[in-house]
Formats: sequence, C-alpha cells, structure tokens
Amino acid sequence: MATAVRIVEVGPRDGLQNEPHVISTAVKLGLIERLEQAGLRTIESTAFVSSKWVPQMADHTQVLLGIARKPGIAYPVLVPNLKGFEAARLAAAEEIAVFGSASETFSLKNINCSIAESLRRFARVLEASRAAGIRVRGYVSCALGCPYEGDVPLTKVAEVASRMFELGCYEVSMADTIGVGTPGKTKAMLAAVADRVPRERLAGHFHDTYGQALANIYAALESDIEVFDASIAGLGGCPYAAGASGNVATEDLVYMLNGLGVVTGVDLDALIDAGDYICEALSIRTRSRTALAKRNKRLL
Ligand SMILES: CC(=O)SCCNC(=O)CCNC(=O)[C@H](O)C(C)(C)COP(=O)(O)OP(=O)(O)OC[C@H]1O[C@@H](n2cnc3c(N)ncnc32)[C@H](O)[C@@H]1OP(=O)(O)O
Ligand SMILES: CC(=O)CC(=O)O
Repeated sequence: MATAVRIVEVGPRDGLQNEPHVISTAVKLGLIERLEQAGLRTIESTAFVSSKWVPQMADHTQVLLGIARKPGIAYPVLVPNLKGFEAARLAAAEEIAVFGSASETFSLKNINCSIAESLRRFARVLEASRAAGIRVRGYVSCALGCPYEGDVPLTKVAEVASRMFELGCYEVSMADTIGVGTPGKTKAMLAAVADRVPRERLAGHFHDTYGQALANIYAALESDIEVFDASIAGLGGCPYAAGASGNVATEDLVYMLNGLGVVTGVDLDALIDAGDYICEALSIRTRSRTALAKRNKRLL
C-alpha cells in the first residue's frame, strides 16, 4: 500500500457545480486560498463549460485569472472541447482536465455527444495542449455504474480509459459518478483498467451516495492506487446524475490516511477551517463526518 498519497481537491469545481446557491468569485478565490493554506497541492478550480449548461461555473475566467498562483501548486480546470481549451488558455491555464464517460447515454446527457465524438474532441484538445505546453488530466465517468444505463461493462471502462491515456492524458481518474460502487467492484474495475493503463497513471474519484467512498478508496489503496480526488466538506455532484451525492469529503479522506500513517501533506485543522468557510457561504451543514465530529462533539 502507498506510504504517500496525492489528493486532488475538486471542491471549487465539482463541489460547487451542482449547488443551487451560486457563490461569488471572491468567495471561490477565498476557498482556493484556504485549500492551499491547508497544504493541498492540486486544486481543480473551475470548468470552462457552457454557462447555459452549468451557470455555477460561468465566472471561470475570473476565477482562474484571479488566483494568486503559488509555485508548486497546480490549478487544473475542466475543458470539454476546443472552445473551452481556447478560453482556458487565454486565462493562462497551465493544466486542464478532459472528461469522458464509459456510458454512451451519460456522455450524451453530460457533454452532448457520443463517446467516439468526445474522444475526437479530446484528441484535438490534447494536440493543442501539447503545442501550448499545458498538462492534461483525464476523467472516465460512470466507471462503476451509470444513472441511465446501470452497470457499465468493464471492457468499455478499460477501453475509454486506455484511449484517454493513449491520447496523452498524464493521469486518468476513474470516477464513480453516482457513488454506487462497492470495494469488490472497485478492485475488479481497477484490475480491468490496469491491464491497459499503468496503475501509477490512475487515480480514483468516488462519490459517496451509498456511503462507500472511503471503503472504495481503501480497496483502491490495496490495488496500489496513490492519487485520489476529494471535495472539501463532501460537496459535489453532477447536474446530469440526479440523486448522486457529493464526493468523499477531503477531511474524511485525510483523517483516514492519517490513521493509516499515509502521508498527504495536508493539515486537517486548516482543512476543517476551509470547510467551515465554504459551508457558511453556502448556508449548509458540512457533509464531512470528521468535520462534524471535531466541531460539534469536540472530540480529540
Ligand atoms: C461528471 C461531471 O461532474 S462532469 C462536469 C459537469 N458537466 C459539465 O460541466 C458539462 C456541461 N456541458 C456543456 O457545457 C456542454 O454540453 C458542452 C459545452 C460540452 C457542449 O455543448 P453543446 O451545446 O453541444 O455545444 P455546441 O458546440 O453545440 O455549442 C452550443 C453552444 O455552446 C457554446 N459552447 C460550446 N462549448 C463551450 C464551452 N466549452 N464553453 C462555453 N460555451 C461553449 C457554443 O458557443 C454555443 O453557444 P450558443 O448557443 O450561444 O451559440
Ligand atoms: C469530471 C467528474 O467530476 C467525474 C465524475 O464524477 O464522473
């Protein structure tokens, strides 16, 4: 099992894209700053998608240009196509993430095109990124199930992941978009994908709908995965996956990894402060069990 894990914080993007309460650019920037202060070194900051589809990300350019960037910290942004790439490049993006799906129906609902067409779009984005010196991460949504199709064949999951890797994504994050996976299914999915993509180039992205996210991450750790996406306060969800809950809370992931003696470089107390900040701005209660325990019960 890994002795150190890299956490990709997706709160400012995944965490906020589905919140009915649209928050200001200034608060988003305040959140990113607090996440940096907590020690996170990869912070997915916004999405260059259509503001008609996802109004919560409409201020993407102001967010990316507004970050007081620190050396050693990556601020990837979601990009679905060349139009998004151009806008991200003009906002001086240094890293982007393309996002495909293993389910045909989810691809159509989420990005309005087939899987094959999405891969053609990503090929063009990766070519332009190479020319511009921009790093590209990849996502495969519905790796453990689809809200429209149910089970997704592992051959399809592995095929899409390997295509994204071959196109030049430096890392491919395998996403349980609707949080239906269990540890056994997680291991089987990772084994199928690892036949085609080196394990050290894979990451895990787990939503917590059925309360399985940490268990799935533990299974992924046992499968030699060393990079995990997480969202502050357990925020998150996708507008095209109704009923799915937030991502694994970053606070809960750090608490578990601390207990395992796995190094993350993240300070739990500072992380909980960042969670308080965004929950107050959204007028919601945190979904992190660790933050609740520390704040409400004053344990430890
Ligand atoms: C699992 C997850 O959580 S993934 C994250 C959540 N999902 C998302 O963010 C995806 C949201 N989806 C989208 O933004 C859209 O489906 C897109 C941009 C990917 C494609 O949309 P389409 O309507 O098929 O794009 P199309 O190329 O036909 O253009 C239609 C309009 O969108 C605009 N558009 C296309 N791409 C972009 C973009 N990247 N950014 C902003 N606007 C865009 C076009 O200019 C056009 O605008 P108009 O209607 O004013 O003329
Ligand atoms: C891009 C993502 O956010 C991945 C997913 O949850 O499917």
